[in-house]
Amino acid sequence: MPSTSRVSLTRFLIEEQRDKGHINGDLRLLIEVVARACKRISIAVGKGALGGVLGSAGTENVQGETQKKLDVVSNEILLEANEWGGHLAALASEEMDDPHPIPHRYPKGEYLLVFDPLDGSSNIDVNISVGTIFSVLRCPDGVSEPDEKAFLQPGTQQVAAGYAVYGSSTVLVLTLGDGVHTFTLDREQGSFILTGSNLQIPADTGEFAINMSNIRHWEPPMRRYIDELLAGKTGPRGRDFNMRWVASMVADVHRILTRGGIFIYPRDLKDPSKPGKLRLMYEANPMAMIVEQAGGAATTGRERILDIRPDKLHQRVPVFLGSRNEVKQVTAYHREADTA
Ligand SMILES: O=P(O)(O)OC[C@H]1O[C@](O)(COP(=O)(O)O)[C@@H](O)[C@@H]1O
Repeated sequence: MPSTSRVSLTRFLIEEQRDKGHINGDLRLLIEVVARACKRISIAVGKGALGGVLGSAGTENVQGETQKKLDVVSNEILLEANEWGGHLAALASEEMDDPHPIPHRYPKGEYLLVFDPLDGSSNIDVNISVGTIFSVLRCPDGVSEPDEKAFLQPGTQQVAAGYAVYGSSTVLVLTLGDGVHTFTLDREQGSFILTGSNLQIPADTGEFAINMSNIRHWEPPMRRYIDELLAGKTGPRGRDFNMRWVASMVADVHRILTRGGIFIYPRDLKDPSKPGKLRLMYEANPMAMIVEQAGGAATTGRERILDIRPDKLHQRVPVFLGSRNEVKQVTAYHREADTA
């Protein structure tokens, strides 16, 4: 591992490929192109009202959500940056119903890229951190025109995952399946510089993140877990817990990667047809890979997220991730309730 003094993302990836051989030239190029796209999105986000990018685009995505202008702009930046490079067989996005084929005028590659171009959309207009989340899979052998089915691989099949968080600084977090590393955008130089290697999430924590306003819709084991945290020192957990909720998954997960915590978006009975709010392929899976690579855990409350065999590109799942002893505790409560 190179020393952390001013190691650019480019150098980091070249040395990962040369010294460890667990990534090839195409994957290295793919990560570089995604990082460049995140840099362009960071600039667009940073312009705010001056860039005319705030507010609604007046259109809806496949989830039935109103698209923000920056959702559309970020999606276009990622498509345009990635479709001509020759390292992808197809792309898929939260903002597009179906996978995006590589135009025939461009060569195809061996990877599939699936992403949430702008996570935390509800925070764009109020200047709170948002981000981009991405996951890289291999295109199944023999598949020349990848359709939705080609993407439906368990999270364990990811060869890389990452996110960029556009906050006071822009930080890219990356795993290639061998630890989690952070890169901070040097705005003057225009390049991502390695600022953290092999991050580890503490196994225990005193901090939880959940949208408490949904409490009346939670299942009993979920209520039990949160009631015990809120009971603090005098309760069964015997210590106090603090709460945080940014409502941008990237920002909440980045805090957990930095100092521990548990992030929860459970199944709620508000709409029993929806097993959760967050999407498996481009929110839960990449974040679960990052968290597990940093020594944490990630479940649906019942099963390991990375073991789920997807059946739809935009399927939703409950998400419990972060400090592994807390994730274990709340998962145990759900399994206990299911067998009671
Ligand atoms: O509005 P709520 O219920 O607090 O949900 C917030 C969650 O929804 C999300 O904003 C969903 O993501 P998108 O913004 O990409 O649709 C997450 O980032 C966040 O954790």
